[in-house]
Amino acid sequence: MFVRLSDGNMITVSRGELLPANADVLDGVDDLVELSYLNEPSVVHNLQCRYDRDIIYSKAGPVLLAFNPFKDVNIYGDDFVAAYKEKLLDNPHVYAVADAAYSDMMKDGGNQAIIISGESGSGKTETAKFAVQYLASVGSQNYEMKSKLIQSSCILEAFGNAKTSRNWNSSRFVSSFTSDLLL
Ligand SMILES: Nc1ncnc2c1ncn2[C@@H]1O[C@H](COP(=O)(O)OP(=O)(O)OP(=O)(O)O)[C@@H](O)[C@H]1O
Repeated sequence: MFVRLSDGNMITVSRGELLPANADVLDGVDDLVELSYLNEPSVVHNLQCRYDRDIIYSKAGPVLLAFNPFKDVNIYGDDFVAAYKEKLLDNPHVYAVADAAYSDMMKDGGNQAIIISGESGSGKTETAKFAVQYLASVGSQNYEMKSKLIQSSCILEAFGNAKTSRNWNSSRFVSSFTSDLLL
């Protein structure tokens, strides 16, 4: 069979090497479980389509997938916090994860954990900061307390961060308790 690649080149492959694509999905789906054919190329294609449009968050069932945009994608801040808090937005976002944890804690009174995992430079520390920013905003009406909590992260960073070949702001020491496991 002849297959035309996205760069225009034609290659010959045997039918057995082909995997089904999701022809009905053009712009990508929020949650990978919505794909009819869940194979590696379909997953990568879906995530690539979204990343190309600066949609850095997707879901795989209950797990949030976050891609480092290495630029400002304008999806954070007070307006977005309010929108997720009021449930005006429900697309995948670290604010939605923090909101779910906060809501479950308030409903059941049980401790919650958000585990953030990824290779060096993938964005764990930034993601943890956005989650703390959200929790501080919904959990405290006290502006001074909120800003102190958010500002404390740079003090922790000052003790534990170092520049590495992959990340100017790598947090090997601090990540064990702030980045990777957030209350
Ligand atoms: N959501 C984001 N939006 C914009 N830029 C981001 C985002 N996440 C990460 N970055 C950029 O990527 C850089 C590296 O991210 P970060 O320090 O969070 O990685 P890390 O996974 O904690 O790395 P390490 O394991 O080395 O500590 C950040 O300094 C920032 O420039």
